[in-house]
Amino acid sequence: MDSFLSLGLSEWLVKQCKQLGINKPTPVQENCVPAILEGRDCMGCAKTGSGKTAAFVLPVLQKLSEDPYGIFCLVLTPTRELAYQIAEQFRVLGKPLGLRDCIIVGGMDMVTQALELSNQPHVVVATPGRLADHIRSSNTFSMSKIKFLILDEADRLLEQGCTDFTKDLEGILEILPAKRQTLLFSATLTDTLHELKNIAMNKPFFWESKSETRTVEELDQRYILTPEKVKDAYLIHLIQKFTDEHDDWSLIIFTNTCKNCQILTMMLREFNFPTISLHSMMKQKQRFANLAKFKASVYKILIATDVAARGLDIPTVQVVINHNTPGLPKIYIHRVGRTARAGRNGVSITLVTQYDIHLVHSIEEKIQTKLKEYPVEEKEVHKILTQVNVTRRECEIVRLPLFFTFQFQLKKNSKIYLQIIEPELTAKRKAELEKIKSQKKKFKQKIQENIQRQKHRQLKKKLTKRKQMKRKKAAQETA
Ligand SMILES: Nc1ncnc2c1ncn2[C@@H]1O[C@H](COP(=O)(O)OP(=O)(O)OP(=O)(O)O)[C@@H](O)[C@H]1O
Repeated sequence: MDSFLSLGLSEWLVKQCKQLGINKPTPVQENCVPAILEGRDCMGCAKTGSGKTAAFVLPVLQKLSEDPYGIFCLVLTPTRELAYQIAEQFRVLGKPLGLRDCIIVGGMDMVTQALELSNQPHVVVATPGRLADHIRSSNTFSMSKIKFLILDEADRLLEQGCTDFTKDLEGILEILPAKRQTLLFSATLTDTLHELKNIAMNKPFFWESKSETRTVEELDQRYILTPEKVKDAYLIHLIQKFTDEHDDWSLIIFTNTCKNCQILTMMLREFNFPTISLHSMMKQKQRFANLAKFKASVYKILIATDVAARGLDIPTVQVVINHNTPGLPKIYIHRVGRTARAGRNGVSITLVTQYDIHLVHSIEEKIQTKLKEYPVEEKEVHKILTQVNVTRRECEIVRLPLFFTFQFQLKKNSKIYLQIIEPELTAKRKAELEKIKSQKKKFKQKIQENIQRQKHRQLKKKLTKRKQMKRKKAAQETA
């Protein structure tokens, strides 16, 4: 089967696909679209960048065109940025239908959202927390007639990680009709299969891409073994190398905390790399603005926490660097999946310290692929080591606290501020500042002493010269 028409989609939809360069169905689309059109629940597990979004958007649009009403479909997704991306796919592919969509995510104005919900959009794309808030606080919309519930990144929505969606999901499921189609998609669906089967109720069609590996062949997966203290120098070296060699490449660097994300961004900017960040402590508008600038290649380097690990589809991303080795193989799979999408090539490099070797082993076991060592010229890294470490220290103790106080208008003793800066860092900062001050003082003293000594020497020289001249003159006179 090599055309969308033969999957049961209408001509207008196939035409829309063509306009987006979507000509031939990918395996996940080829298998899931007919099952969804038949009215079955569906669970689709396919590698990152393999077109899972269109695999659910297309059949929903087909069904919507046959019987258009609002609210027809609800899509839930774990991150706000992903919600906008999915809504965009619905909007572009559903343009001939005059599709009305509505995005319900945290960090944006609730009143505007409530108004949009009450206008009965065809499709609602939401993050669970904010939608649950709307369900609790307003009765101006109804989801009792929805035909489709879609859980994108379904395993993330159902796992009890640092953001636990399960309570909000329960609240949402309560207001949805039992008679509906439920569609679940993710690149790592099988890990939470049991919980997912409880949500998809009428004997779901289950499809998983048959492949021994969990990552795509086009991805060149590398690692660099580095002591913790030299990690940043390797990072700077890598970025320098990639930006020197390929001026059209974009890079995503993943790190584990918002604080680290901010420090690395400041550090890279000190080295004049066009860098922008994305993490959950930023204001939502800033998050969207930064992502838009990165997508438009205004900034070529994005430093992000795992808030950007799933789903984001940015074709220019050629390199993913893991500044920390992910603790879970599935996080690794999603992070490196931000490159080598839709058949394109890409490189991922994971910085591995002596403490992370066991994590690499479990990643390799899960993805059924051995990471290869990335060759680095150690000499080049050592050349920049001191400069990199001094810059990081400066960012940590001076720039970061300033950034959080001014950018977020946090009071210096507020809980959130202390959470970011950490008490021991505040003490460390004080001690370091004292040290720098006294070093500066000593340095100044030394310079002063040197100048004095030099002046003294010059004066002495002058005096001796004068004495010699006098003596010479006296000698001439007596002669
Ligand atoms: N049939 C197709 N032919 C060519 N390109 C396609 C096809 N279907 C989707 N694409 C494109 O492939 C890219 C990746 O698709 P998508 O974002 O849906 O991947 P995904 O499987 O959801 O990945 P992830 O697991 O990372 O979320 C998108 O840019 C999309 O437009």
